Amino acid sequence: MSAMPTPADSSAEAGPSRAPPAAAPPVGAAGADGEAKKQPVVILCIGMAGSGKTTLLQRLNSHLHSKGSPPYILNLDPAVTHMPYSANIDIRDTVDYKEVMKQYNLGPNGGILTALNLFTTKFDQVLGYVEKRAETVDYILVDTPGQIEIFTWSASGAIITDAIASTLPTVVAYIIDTPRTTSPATFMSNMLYACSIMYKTRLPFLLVFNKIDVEPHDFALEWMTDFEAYQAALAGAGGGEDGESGYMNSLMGSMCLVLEEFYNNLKAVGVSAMTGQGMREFFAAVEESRKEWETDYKPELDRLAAERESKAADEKKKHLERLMKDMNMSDAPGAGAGAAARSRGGQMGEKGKGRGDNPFGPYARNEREDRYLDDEGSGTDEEEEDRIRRQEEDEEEAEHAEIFDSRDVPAADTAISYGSQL
Ligand SMILES: Nc1nc2c(ncn2[C@@H]2O[C@H](COP(=O)(O)OP(=O)(O)OP(=O)(O)O)[C@@H](O)[C@H]2O)c(=O)[nH]1
Repeated sequence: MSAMPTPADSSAEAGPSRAPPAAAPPVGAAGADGEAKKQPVVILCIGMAGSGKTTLLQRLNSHLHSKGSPPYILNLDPAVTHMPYSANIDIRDTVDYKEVMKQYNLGPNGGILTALNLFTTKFDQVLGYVEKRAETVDYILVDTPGQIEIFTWSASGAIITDAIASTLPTVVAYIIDTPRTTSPATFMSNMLYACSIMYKTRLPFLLVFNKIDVEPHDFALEWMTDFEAYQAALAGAGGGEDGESGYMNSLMGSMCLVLEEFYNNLKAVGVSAMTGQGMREFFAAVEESRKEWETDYKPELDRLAAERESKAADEKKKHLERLMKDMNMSDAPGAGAGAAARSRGGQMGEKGKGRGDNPFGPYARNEREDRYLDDEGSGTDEEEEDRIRRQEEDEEEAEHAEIFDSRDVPAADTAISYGSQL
């Protein structure tokens, strides 16, 4: 894990960025009617191992503290050994991934994935806590496992992302280790990965070039906007250490063209989690992404939610219709449960009619019921009532006798027998 960065330094924060250095980001969201309805922005930090997620989170945390707006922090990395900040919700409090490894006989990655899966089963509770605090914070920061694919390509990662994004404005901050992306091939691999995550999560996406104190990210911005500059870099790197020559060069050149559309829809900022450079641009881009979530993503999420709801309602209606059919009921007015009961009464009254029809299910009445129907009507109503009354009296007497018998058993014995059973 990282060394603790120096305390928040929001002054020395300039640097080239594609995002317009807008005014300081307003915190909380204003409702469409202008009413101040506070909604914090969730910043989902995703990145390759060692890209600086944890260090950046610490930087964002100290920056927001210095602005008097402490964030709410969620740690979803069960394997993190040192966290330079304290998380409000920490997956490690719920699952011990080493214990999971032992119990399920798994390797480290399997252990982390299973720990995340187990945590996901409790995520509704986590969301409950987050929602409770939503009115009092402006930002919710989420750290994800270092093994990027565990979060981005797992069902639990998708469930967590969807659950958060359908509740609050959410931005994916994809953190890139800038000094390790200077080769055109590594840059392209990183961009393809970013592209796949963006299309998978379908959320506002922010490319965060970290460690610009070591390597400024201007080269990356140039490659994203100028195809020829990237081609020139490829040509320059041809046959070099990375072995980018011939086929690889032409493949990457084509990929660069393919990604043009992707680059056009991206915001990119350069930051240094170590020095605090670029924080203002970062939060300006987050604010822009929040607006994007409200205008472009929220309606889509609402549409999907409505679609899901109407599907569920259709299913329910189908089930109900099937049930009505099974009960020999129709949807016609006046043919409800009462009507069915009346018709059943009629059938029972008329000997022979309705025998074998089971109003409570698709199967015919059993033999015993048929015998009952055979007996029905063989005597007068008064005789039948007398017979039932006598039977009830006999049963009552037998019950009384049983109660008295049981009083002969000492209470302690009863207790012992229960005790021995337990
Ligand atoms: N120079 C410099 N180093 C950085 C910066 N950000 C992070 N680092 C260093 O990069 C290394 C990795 O940082 P972490 O924050 O642990 O990275 P991570 O992505 O959380 O790592 P995992 O948890 O393994 O995924 C550490 O040595 C940090 O000190 C930065 O902005 N500048």
